[in-house]
Amino acid sequence: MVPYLKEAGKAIFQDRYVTKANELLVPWDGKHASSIGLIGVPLSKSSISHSGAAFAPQAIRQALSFYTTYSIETGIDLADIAITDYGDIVMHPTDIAKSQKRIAETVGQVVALHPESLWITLGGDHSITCPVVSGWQKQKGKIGIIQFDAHHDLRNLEDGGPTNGTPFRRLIETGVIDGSQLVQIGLRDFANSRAYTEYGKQRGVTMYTIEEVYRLGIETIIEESMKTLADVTAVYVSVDMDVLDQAFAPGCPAIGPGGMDSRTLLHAISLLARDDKVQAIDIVEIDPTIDFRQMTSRLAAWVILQFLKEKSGRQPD
Ligand SMILES: N=CN[C@@H](CCC(=O)O)C(=O)O
Ligand SMILES: [Mn+2]
Ligand SMILES: [Mn+2]
Repeated sequence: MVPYLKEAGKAIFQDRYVTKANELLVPWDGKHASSIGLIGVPLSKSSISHSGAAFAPQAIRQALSFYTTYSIETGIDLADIAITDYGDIVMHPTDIAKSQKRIAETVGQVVALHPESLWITLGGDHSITCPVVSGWQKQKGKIGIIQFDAHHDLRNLEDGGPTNGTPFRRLIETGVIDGSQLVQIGLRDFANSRAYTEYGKQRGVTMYTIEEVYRLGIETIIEESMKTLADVTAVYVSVDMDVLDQAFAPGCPAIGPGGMDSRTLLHAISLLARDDKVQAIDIVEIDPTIDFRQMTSRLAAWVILQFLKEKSGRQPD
């Protein structure tokens, strides 16, 4: 026995009174599952801009280690919560359509095994939301989606097919949702086209620009959004990290100024997660290869913790 030798990468400082958030992840054993599931979807070949978002699931998991499990704001500690980590879906090396089919099938299968679980999906580029929602929706009936994004992602399918610019158009046109079941929050100037704003309006999509977020306040917008989705049975939240200003999320392919600040996004996630109808969340569009000091992955990890803090069922002190 050589007492000061440890497995490679494990010789790190440990404080006996601290639990790190990555310790909440428990690999799925194929049988048992907690009430919270996490799955990685490493697909970014479908991105219309150069993207290494396929590396994001691991980067976000790793970024959980930057956080403790204790919320000083509420007194809630998540230390005894288990997140079942289902691992990553194996992508086809070249065939995007095949990869997306695998995503819908795999999500459908795991959600069918544990339909009551809350689901956290780590993308990948935004194209993954279409197959993930398609798989998840099968167990849920009439669903609503709240999308945080600078972009509509309602592009036509003729020009590029199932890219990160088309997931919500595909969900509407394949009948998984009606446009009235989609709320978009954080849309920005000079990042969209009139044709897609018009398409969204015709289909009954509810849209909030970033100016409206700051004029009306995020609390009003979340309240209105949940009222808009009053007749759905479950709500899926899709967080495209490029909704954030480039100062807060440098690791997105489509960064830009004039976006949301991180506290507003975190507050929005808290407000949403308090509602029992909100049962799934994805985080997409982080490319760790262009991130700066893991800033964007760190924020994604906090989004997960913010979601869990509200879903823990614990009461604040
Ligand atoms: N989900 C992102 N969609 C944006 C940005 C795409 C990109 O540049 O990769 C869009 O379609 O414009
Ligand atoms: Mn976007
Ligand atoms: Mn998007």
